[in-house]
Amino acid sequence: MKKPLFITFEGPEGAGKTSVLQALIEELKPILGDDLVTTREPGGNPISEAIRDILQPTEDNGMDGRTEALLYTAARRQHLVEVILPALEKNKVVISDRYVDSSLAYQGGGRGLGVENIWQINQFAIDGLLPDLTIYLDVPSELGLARVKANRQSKIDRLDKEALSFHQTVRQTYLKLQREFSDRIKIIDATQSLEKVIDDTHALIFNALDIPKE
Ligand SMILES: Nc1ncnc2c1ncn2[C@@H]1O[C@H](COP(=O)(O)OP(=O)(O)OP(=O)(O)O)[C@@H](O)[C@H]1O
Ligand SMILES: Cc1cn([C@H]2C[C@H](O)[C@@H](COP(=O)(O)O)O2)c(=O)[nH]c1=O
Repeated sequence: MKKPLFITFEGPEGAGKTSVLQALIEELKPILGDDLVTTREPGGNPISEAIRDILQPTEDNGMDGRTEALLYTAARRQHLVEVILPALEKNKVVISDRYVDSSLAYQGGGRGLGVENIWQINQFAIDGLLPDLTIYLDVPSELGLARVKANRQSKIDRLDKEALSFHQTVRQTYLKLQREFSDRIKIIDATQSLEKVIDDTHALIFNALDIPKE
């Protein structure tokens, strides 16, 4: 099995990251045991979870776009030094729900701050550490938001409530990044049934980890 490996999951709202990750963890845990570390952004440690609370209240809190970009980046830095790097150094497989591509798509694209600007501030934070593999679950914004609204009424946050055009720009930016970095970012059609999305993700991850088919 190839290790260590840093894998990230990306996608617009309602793409199914949480559901797919849950299924994948159930499959991987018996194989990898303690060698599997699953985490999320923003979050994954107390400081970054505290930043998450500031970033994701349910109502608009008047946060400036650049402040938002810097806070996501600061949370990422702490996550990197406290969780991701120590795990990779111990030869563990790290799977993170979101990482730097989220900032490029949401703040660079959706917020209109520019992908290059967001890349610059993130360079300082991530110090060159990019994932080995990124699974991008692609879903049209209307469908993703409808899923979120139908299923997660209690947890709809500030960003979920942005205009449809914001979410459409986030998706278009992800698609552009995927085309540009197609060796690293693999796209999965998340309009398919959840079972098919899980199967497609399973194939990519098991191949990356070099786990033989049963
Ligand atoms: N392929 C799918 N087909 C139908 N429903 C789906 C599919 N994937 C996810 N869902 C449903 O959509 C809702 C949102 O899914 P989930 O929470 O996994 O998405 P997410 O990408 O983690 O969302 P967010 O990033 O906005 O939190 C859930 O109720 C889930 O059951
Ligand atoms: C890391 C990161 C996240 N976001 C946004 C994207 C989502 O709206 C939330 C995270 O919620 P999830 O249910 O855990 O997916 O935060 C962002 O705008 N920029 C980022 O860098």
